[in-house]
Amino acid sequence: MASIPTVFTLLPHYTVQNRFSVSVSIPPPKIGLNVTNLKRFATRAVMQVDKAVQESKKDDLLGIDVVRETELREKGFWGLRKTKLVCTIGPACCSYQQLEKLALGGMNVARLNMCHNTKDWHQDVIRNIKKLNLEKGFCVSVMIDTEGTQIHVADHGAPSSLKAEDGSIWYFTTEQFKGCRPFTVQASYEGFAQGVKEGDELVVDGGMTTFEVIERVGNDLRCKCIDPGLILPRAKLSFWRDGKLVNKHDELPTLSSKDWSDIEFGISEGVDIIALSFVKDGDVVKHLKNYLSTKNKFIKVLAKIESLESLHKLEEIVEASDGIMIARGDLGVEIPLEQIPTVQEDIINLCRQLNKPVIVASQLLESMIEYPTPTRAEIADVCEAVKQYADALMLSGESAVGSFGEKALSVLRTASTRMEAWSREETQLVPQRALGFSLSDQIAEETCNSAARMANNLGVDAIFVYTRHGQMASLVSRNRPKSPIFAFTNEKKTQMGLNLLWGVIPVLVDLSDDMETNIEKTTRLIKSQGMLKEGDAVLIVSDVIPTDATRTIYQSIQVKIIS
Ligand SMILES: Nc1ncnc2c1ncn2[C@@H]1O[C@H](COP(=O)(O)OP(=O)(O)O)[C@@H](O)[C@H]1O
Ligand SMILES: C=C(OP(=O)(O)O)C(=O)O
Ligand SMILES: [K+]
Ligand SMILES: [Mg+2]
Repeated sequence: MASIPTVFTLLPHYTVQNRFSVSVSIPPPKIGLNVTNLKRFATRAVMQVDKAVQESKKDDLLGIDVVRETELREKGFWGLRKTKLVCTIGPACCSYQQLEKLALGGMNVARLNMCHNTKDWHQDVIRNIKKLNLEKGFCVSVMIDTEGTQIHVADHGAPSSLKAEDGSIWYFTTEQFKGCRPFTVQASYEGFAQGVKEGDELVVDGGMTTFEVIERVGNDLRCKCIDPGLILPRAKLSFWRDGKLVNKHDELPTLSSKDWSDIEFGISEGVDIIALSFVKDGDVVKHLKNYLSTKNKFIKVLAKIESLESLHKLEEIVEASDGIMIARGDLGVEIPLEQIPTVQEDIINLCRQLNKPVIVASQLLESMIEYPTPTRAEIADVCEAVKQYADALMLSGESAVGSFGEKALSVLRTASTRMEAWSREETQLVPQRALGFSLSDQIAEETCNSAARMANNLGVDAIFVYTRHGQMASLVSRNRPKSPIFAFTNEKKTQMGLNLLWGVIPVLVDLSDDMETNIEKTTRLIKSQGMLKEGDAVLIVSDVIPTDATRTIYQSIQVKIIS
């Protein structure tokens, strides 16, 4: 069981209660409540609650996060949001107080983009998130996102953007220069010009501005602007010939030495998820998962789909990984923008078939970096991703550097809740593909499919699933049932790993080998905290570990009406 957060509420009559509803009554101070007396009183109260917590049976604690708990009390089971929210943390939201606001606003996963800032800065953020979880009862998972190797602008001599006018001549070089050299851009990769021919197009940020290659001069390129626009710091560079992308990723390693050092850092800081940039195939994901199996097998590896190669090997990448991020930012540099919506839908459907969580990322509410309200088109995009049953939506610059990060998060929250309520009436897509190879896997899968169907038909208030590694919870979630899925686990790391999954509320609780005891205890605890009431119907999915020698696999679905 995790350590117990020490957050106390002072109730009337000097009853002191902590988050787990461990209460003690202590006599009121005999003398007036001046500051010194109040301090003494508070110290005594805290000590007494601590003692009561120690004495109360430790296994009677329910680790449900404070945001979900409040949401449940206020809105009931059907008001719980299913789509998960990821926020990129940057200078605009990195303090303890700012992170707390995002956690209160529904952030399920905090993403740290290792492209930016220092390790010390990232370490501070990670520690603050863990502190918030511990002290305030949040359940926010931490994801690091590797830099990966990519050809981008390393330096263009200006603090912000540069304008490229029609017909102007520019040099793209790998040479470092100090200060501003007019019309000169330094590219990040030594071999950026290799294989590039005269007449090729150099496209900046997927079409922000376009150049034609006039001439190769040694390692450099002399180019003419043929579509005027802006060059931003770190803008992405790609080459096109006869309307097709010139593939340069093959030359670049997926995991650079910096990425490995960032991964080591992530392991030592106890992150929950590692997202890999520019994944080309399943091998690199398998390689990292293999490596992690010796270090911390609970860390999830997400593959980012953001290059043409990754689309060509989509299925093997999805199979190898623990989840996918549709990184539309870079993907839009490599495929025509109008293909993104259909590619997104295909990836989401494949992930659901293969039972892997999927995040839709980049530019969901881009205009909110500057403005306090989204565009209608952005809302439509968010709602479409929710309707496609993505597991999670992600904020990038909106939270990292924007002026309205919290507001952007609340837009995601309200739009997804609204869209979920609307599409609940639609017929659910039932996954067709059978996944399990072994009989026990097939049984688990069929049980979860049936459980979800049964829950929908009966209109139960909640689904309870007991899961040690999270597999049963994800198999239920894959069916996108109408009721929320409470996943009870006794493993903190499993709880943190379940945070990305659609509709799953991970709850930490001490589980015994006896399922009946587990079911009795969890319903009693949830009820005692006012989250379940008489007459509520709960569908329970459990497996029973056989104690006899018959090797029978027991898996059961039962419906419990709370009395
Ligand atoms: N840790 C950080 N420190 C400083 N700035 C950051 C950080 N993370 C993100 N940003 C800023 O937020 C923007 C959007 O974030 P993201 O989409 O993750 O990165 P990128 O634009 O590099 O793909 C970045 O361009 C960068 O300006
Ligand atoms: C999420 C993305 O990756 P990054 O922000 O690391 O470029 C993206 O390209 O959309
Ligand atoms: K990155
Ligand atoms: Mg990217």
